[in-house]
Amino acid sequence: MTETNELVFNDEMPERYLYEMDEDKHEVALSTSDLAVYYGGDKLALSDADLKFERFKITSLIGASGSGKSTFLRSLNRMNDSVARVDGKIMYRGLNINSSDIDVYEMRKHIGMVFQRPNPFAKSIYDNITFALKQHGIRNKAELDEIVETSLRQAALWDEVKDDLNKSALALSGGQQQRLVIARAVAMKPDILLLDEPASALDPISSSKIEDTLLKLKDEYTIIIVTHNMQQAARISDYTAFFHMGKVIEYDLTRKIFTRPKVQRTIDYVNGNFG
Ligand SMILES: Nc1ncnc2c1ncn2[C@@H]1O[C@H](COP(=O)(O)OP(=O)(O)OP(=O)(O)O)[C@@H](O)[C@H]1O
Repeated sequence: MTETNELVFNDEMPERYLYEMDEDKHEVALSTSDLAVYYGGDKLALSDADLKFERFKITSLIGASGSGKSTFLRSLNRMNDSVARVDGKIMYRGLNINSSDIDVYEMRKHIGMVFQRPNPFAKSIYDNITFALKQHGIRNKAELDEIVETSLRQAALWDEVKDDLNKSALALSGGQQQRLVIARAVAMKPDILLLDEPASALDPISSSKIEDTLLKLKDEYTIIIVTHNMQQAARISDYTAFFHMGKVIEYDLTRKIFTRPKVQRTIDYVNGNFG
């Protein structure tokens, strides 16, 4: 067997390869089966998505524009409910959270989302973090102070803002705003963090700070991230799923996806041949 992608090609290659996670050896935090998403009633944007996400690991979702990565990610915490029909199962702690009797608001406390563009509230740094906590009934000042500090430390922002907690979040740089949004998400102590291209609108230094932050966060969170940046996927993720035209074509350990993928389309994509 060779380590170079070019020489792997042969007639025996599968059209699809999904890594079978052994649940006795790896704790699965979230899984999907037969997930399919239809926009506008009948436009099939994603189908046959069967993936298992290991606890305390980072999984990257890669693929060309329009391949269905965000559609998949947004379905995981029901962000597509108002715009699409989502069929199939999303299993979290033994519950199918894609069923109609799930309290979506409650579920999102466990499965948080960070978007591509930082979206802090037009409030102080402190209030950005405490807003949702207060809505969930946490009012004790000492407790709130403690969560603010812990969350900002987890998001690697504390040292930069600790003396300015009452300053408007909108006065922060884009990279700081994105780390604040991550702090806001982790303040709710979710199990799973979904991130949709969180660093793509940022400069390289801010982007690398987000990567460092995610690598630290995976000690306590299961992370699923959409990224267009393959070096980023290779640097930070344990697993990678490659999407193509609304299907997961290949899912495997990241090092295998980038050194020895099993499907020709994946080889083409990671080598930059999109044709
Ligand atoms: N709200 C929507 N309404 C209708 N179609 C949509 C909607 N969102 C996405 N789509 C379609 O679903 C398909 C998959 O889009 P999606 O945004 O999931 O891809 P993506 O891989 O995340 O792309 P990108 O990398 O550009 O964000 C595309 O054909 C897209 O046009």
